[in-house]
Amino acid sequence: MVDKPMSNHRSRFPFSINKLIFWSLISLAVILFFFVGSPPSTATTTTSSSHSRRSLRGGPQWQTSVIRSSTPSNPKGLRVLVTGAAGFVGSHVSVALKRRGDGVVGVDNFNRYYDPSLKRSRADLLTREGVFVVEGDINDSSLLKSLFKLVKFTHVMHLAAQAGVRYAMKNPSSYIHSNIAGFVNLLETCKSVNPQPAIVWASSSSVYGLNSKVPFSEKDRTDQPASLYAATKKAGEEIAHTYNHIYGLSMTGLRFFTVYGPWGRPDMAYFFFTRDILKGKQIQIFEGAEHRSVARDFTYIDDIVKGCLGALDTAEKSTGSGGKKSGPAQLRIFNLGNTAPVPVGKLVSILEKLLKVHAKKKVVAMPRNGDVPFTHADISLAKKEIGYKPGTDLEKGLNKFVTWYLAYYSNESGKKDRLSSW
Ligand SMILES: O=C(O)[C@H]1O[C@H](OP(=O)(O)OP(=O)(O)OC[C@H]2O[C@@H](n3ccc(=O)[nH]c3=O)[C@H](O)[C@@H]2O)[C@H](O)[C@@H](O)[C@H]1O
Repeated sequence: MVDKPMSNHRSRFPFSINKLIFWSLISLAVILFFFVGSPPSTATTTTSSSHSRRSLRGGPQWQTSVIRSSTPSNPKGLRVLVTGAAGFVGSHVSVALKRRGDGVVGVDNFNRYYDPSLKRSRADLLTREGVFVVEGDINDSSLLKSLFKLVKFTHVMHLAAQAGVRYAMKNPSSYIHSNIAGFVNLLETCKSVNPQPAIVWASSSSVYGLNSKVPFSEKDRTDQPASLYAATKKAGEEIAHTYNHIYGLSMTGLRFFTVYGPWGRPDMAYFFFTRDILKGKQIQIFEGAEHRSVARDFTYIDDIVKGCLGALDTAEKSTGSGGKKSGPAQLRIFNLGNTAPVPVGKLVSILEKLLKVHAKKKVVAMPRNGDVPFTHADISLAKKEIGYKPGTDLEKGLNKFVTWYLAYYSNESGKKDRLSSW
């Protein structure tokens, strides 16, 4: 290839007023494109109902939103940073805290593990409740630092996680990213700030793995995880111990047992069974060895929320400051279950009754993909220490879920409007 002589280029654009105007317009277009047209990489979406309001992270409008949202309306209220605030449990807990007068700021990365529009709808409701949700990842140290620089959070309710037992075989690294790296990143920030917040976080019933002693007690062994999800939650419990031991962080882990309810997760069986039954699509009911039914200690969301608030209210202060421990700090683990395991077949028959549709069922052997045959919580410790007392049975809870589901996925705007309240 032969280079063309420079003079050729010059001759095409002889110096003139036209050339000056041409290059001025090009420069202006470039400036407009980079500084106005496309949002800067640090821009963060506020969870406005239109999703279109944007405020520059760290900018004055953003700072005002964070400070306003974190200020308790009750003088004795907590200042809580809720991670995973647009998630199922996170959104319910955030609303409950805000309504009783606590200050709440949410963080959520709005990832695509399941339909992000459902997360956006939850976040819209949080906006209406006065909870500001920052769009960002718990692995982003500078974001966490800027939040703690603005607000002296008294507590962190850490609910951001990669959930789902079976998905861990499809995307193992997402579990490491959120449940291990993200958790460590959050604790690194929390241990360094002054004052250190108390941390309450979501562990899982899945840590009991292949444990066969029932009901599952916090004293039972948890060293036989059946899924990578369970292994990362168990690792989280060990990581919590380390940060408590070295830095004096007050740590409370909550082992949730198959939480369900309105605004739930579409990847969970009760949710997609409902969808598939209504569509007339076949559903698979897993069964264990020797045709034994598979059962879960399904726990209703409102009961879980009460458990989370009980844990926050009884959490003692962390003892360290600026990365140094000055004495032993509280370290707790509680089961939050319903103490009433129900076979999956029974769950399906309740849904059939509520939906008034006969399900197309196929019973299949439980695949070896991380599932465990049953779960059953002993909740006596949570009852004694944090006043946890679940009050919703599966039939009552599923009734509330189905009512929400039909309204949310209905095209009738009248029904949708009723969802504007939580
Ligand atoms: O307690 C937890 O810590 C976990 O709870 C939840 O896991 P699980 O208890 O496994 O719930 P979920 O998937 O709804 O399956 C329910 C039942 O349906 C059975 N199941 C499932 C799928 C199917 O097609 N057929 C079927 O019978 C299946 O065998 C099971 O018996 C959370 O997802 C998880 O993130 C974590 O929080």
